[in-house]
Amino acid sequence: MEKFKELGISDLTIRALSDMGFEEPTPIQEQAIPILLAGKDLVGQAQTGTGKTAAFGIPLLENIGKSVGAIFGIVLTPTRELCIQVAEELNKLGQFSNVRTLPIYGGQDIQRQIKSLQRKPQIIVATPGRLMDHMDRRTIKLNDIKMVVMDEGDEMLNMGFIEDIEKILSATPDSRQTLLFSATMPRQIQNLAQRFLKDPALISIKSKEVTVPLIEQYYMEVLDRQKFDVFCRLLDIQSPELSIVFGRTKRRVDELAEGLKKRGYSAEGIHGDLTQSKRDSVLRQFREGTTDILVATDVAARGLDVSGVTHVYNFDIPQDPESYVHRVGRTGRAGQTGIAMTFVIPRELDHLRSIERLTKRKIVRMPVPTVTEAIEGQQRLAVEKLLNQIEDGGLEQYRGRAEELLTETDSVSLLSAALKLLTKEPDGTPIKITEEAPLRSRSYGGGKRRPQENRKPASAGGKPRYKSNGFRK
Ligand SMILES: Nc1ncnc2c1ncn2[C@@H]1O[C@H](COP(=O)(O)OP(=O)(O)OP(=O)(O)O)[C@@H](O)[C@H]1O
Ligand SMILES: [Mg+2]
Repeated sequence: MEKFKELGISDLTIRALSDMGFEEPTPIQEQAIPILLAGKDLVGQAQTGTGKTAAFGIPLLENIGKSVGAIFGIVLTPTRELCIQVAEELNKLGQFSNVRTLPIYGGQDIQRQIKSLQRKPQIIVATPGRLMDHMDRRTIKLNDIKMVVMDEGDEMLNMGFIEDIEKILSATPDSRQTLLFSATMPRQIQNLAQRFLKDPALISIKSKEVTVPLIEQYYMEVLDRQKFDVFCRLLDIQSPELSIVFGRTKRRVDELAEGLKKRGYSAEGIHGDLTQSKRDSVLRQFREGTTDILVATDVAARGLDVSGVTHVYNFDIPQDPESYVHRVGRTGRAGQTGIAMTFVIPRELDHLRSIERLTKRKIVRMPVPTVTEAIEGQQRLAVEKLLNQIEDGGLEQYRGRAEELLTETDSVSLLSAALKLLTKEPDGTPIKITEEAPLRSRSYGGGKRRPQENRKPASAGGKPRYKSNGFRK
């Protein structure tokens, strides 16, 4: 805790940090906190899973000091799930200093939010669409705001959000302190940020370290129609504890989740067309480990922090290189290791190279696994189960029967039968996954989807759109 104390953090917050199991600050926290306590604007870029939330959360709490009454600070997030998660972390950080944080997001009953707002939270975490709803209804006033944080700042200043952000910021006082945080910060966005930030300090990561070194990164060249079977084989070989698989469209996510369930895997899908209560329950089950595989659109790419995610699969290569960085960053968080695997169809190999250019890191090619390897993988798992059972004991009741059986049948046949029963053999249930058109080369890095979170999407199928926004390349 010494290092946290040296940063000038109050005892009540230190107590919360210790309660949360944080022993010393991460590099971004160590660098950003003093700058933010001094009241400066900041653009803070640091790798996924390295504690950016507390890097802005601690100064938010500390800067509140004795100010009472009006809302002190707002944090803007691109998705509802991230809004909820960030609010939870801020509430933990503020548990002893009596600072209350309220999440405000679309899809939740607005009357309930209005009631909660009357209880005067000091900090609000919001998705832009719903925040503007409250501004229009005059149920939230921003004219006394002292701090504004844009989490996933490059996304917030990108095409889908920029107009909303301009509207929100213009309702806050010019004297506010403004912060931008993300794991990716394209130069064009940094330049754009100058419009909203005053002489900001800049913390950035070397491009060689954009992705976390603890994440092993692989790709596999497959045809679109082979992807599903190959993916099932991979799951059988790697047996991930918790994994996230990203698909390009909502239809893709629906079909994948259904297909996986039909083949006996524990999977659920999440995307922007589901009701909020469905989105909430899917994510809750995944966090609890009731669901092993979360199938998602980019709605889950940014910011989500679920411990125990060992593997990230890109069933489809992402729309832009930044999205890749965020997606694979759902594993390898807070010092854990992780594995990322990206499926690439031959016509999309260029896109893989663009990703490697951004991350300055080679993504290692892995051969397509065979059915035999998948069976071996599952057999290994069955053997492990057997051996673990021997360690766990409690076999007394079975010994008599076992000895009896051994007088009738040879031991190898018996053990083989037991292993067969314990092994999940490849399930050939035919699954139809609609083919996706490959990404077009020219659009790569220039195309930008509209956010699916706050507004009704323009195309319900969630097809990628190819627009050039002039920010990139
Ligand atoms: N100082 C710390 N010591 C230990 N754990 C920490 C510390 N700071 C943050 N963490 C934990 O690390 C995890 C990742 O933190 P966080 O979600 O803030 O990362 P992030 O940098 O915002 O990542 P992303 O770019 O994906 O949004 C969280 O579970 C958080 O509780
Ligand atoms: Mg974050």
